[in-house]
Amino acid sequence: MPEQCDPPLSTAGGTPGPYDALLLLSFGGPEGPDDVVPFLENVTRGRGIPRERLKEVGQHYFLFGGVSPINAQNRELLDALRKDFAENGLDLPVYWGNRNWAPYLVDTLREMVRDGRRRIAVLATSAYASYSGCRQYRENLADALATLQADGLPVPQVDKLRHYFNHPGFVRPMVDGVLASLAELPTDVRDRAHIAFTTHSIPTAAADTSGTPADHTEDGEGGAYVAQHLDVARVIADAVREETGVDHPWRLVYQSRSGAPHIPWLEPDICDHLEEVHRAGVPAVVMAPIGFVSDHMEVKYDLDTEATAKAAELGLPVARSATVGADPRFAAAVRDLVLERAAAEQGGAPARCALGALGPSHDLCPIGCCPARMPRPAAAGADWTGPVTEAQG
Ligand SMILES: CC1=C(CCC(=O)O)c2cc3nc(cc4[nH]c(cc5[nH]c(cc1n2)c(C)c5CCC(=O)O)c(CCC(=O)O)c4C)C(CCC(=O)O)=C3C
Ligand SMILES: [Fe+2]
Repeated sequence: MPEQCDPPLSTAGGTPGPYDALLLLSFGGPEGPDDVVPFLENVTRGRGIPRERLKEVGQHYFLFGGVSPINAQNRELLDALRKDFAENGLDLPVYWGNRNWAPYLVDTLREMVRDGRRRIAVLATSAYASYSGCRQYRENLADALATLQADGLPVPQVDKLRHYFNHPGFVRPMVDGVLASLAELPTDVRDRAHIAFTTHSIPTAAADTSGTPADHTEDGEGGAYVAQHLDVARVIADAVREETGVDHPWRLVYQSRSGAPHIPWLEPDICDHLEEVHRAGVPAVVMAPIGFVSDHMEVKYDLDTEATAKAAELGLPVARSATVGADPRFAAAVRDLVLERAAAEQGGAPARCALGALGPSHDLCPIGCCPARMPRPAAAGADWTGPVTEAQG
């Protein structure tokens, strides 16, 4: 693999610099049947998602006892981070807060400031640029900070760590996952298997405006969101070829589309793609969900249930590769990102690990990065000037 950073952890042995805590910021998910509807209400508040889609998504959760796997996975990741930090002498407490379910972000931030934390590094469980995957997290941070301010609590500085889609600690576990999935396929079709890299579909308009203004596209080409996924897919496919000596054709495809049918979203959908490659005579497919940090509901339902059923119906052997989850290499990557940012905040020029052609992403989202359709305050970017409460504003 072409590398900007080998061995992967250039900053091992550094200090957390200005940071007094790390916040793991995630999506959140229901933990039982009674949570499902209120969770979906939290997620979709003001977003105009059709009722039919919500009922359908509710069913996906009920099929799994109303429990999303995401919270358990975040607890595992927390353990992995704490273990990695302790083993490597990084003295930095790790907290966890979610955008859409308990423990809620605002409650965690309250706890953090009560514990005296004032300068917080934030790791979002979303690796790529996009409104949904980046700015929305920043907007929720802004809302939570405004609540703290309104409550008369100190307002900490929050710094969102850069996108890690191309960090070796994120990419390498996915390479291993694809290799393991290839090994699961029947030997007679294995070498002719295609790889379908999957990610969350988003509206093409959101894709085209993803990333910095320089990354934006105007023609449905998908902006930074698509470019970043393609770059990671290429790195993984190249690494798999190096390892196996076989060139597996691949394509970036999408899953979990929602929204109104007349609004264009990124395509093709994984299920349509499986049909298409099957028709073309492809004998097996590895589905590699590179767009997701862990095996949450989109992976468990849309891939492991729906797409896997579609493949069975077609008689097409498929294997779904592992997400990164709590892989110790990912925990080490998070440590690297904290130390890298700490060094940068202290005026240094740290090495920045990144695979692929795009290079390391920015620390601070510039103005116009992944814009919202309705502009709202977003923390941890160049357009953030601090919380404004009702009373002041
Ligand atoms: C890019 C992206 C990621 C990856 C980045 C990241 O991880 O953040 C992601 C993650 C997730 N999305 C999740 C759940 C949902 N997303 C929804 C709706 C939407 N997601 C969108 C995009 C993304 N979503 C979009 C453009 C919508 C349409 C409405 C809107 O513009 O907001 C809806 C509403 C119903 C529906 O429309 O499907 C639900 C329930 C869960 C939790 C899963 C679990 O419980 O295990 C996770 C991790
Ligand atoms: Fe989503």
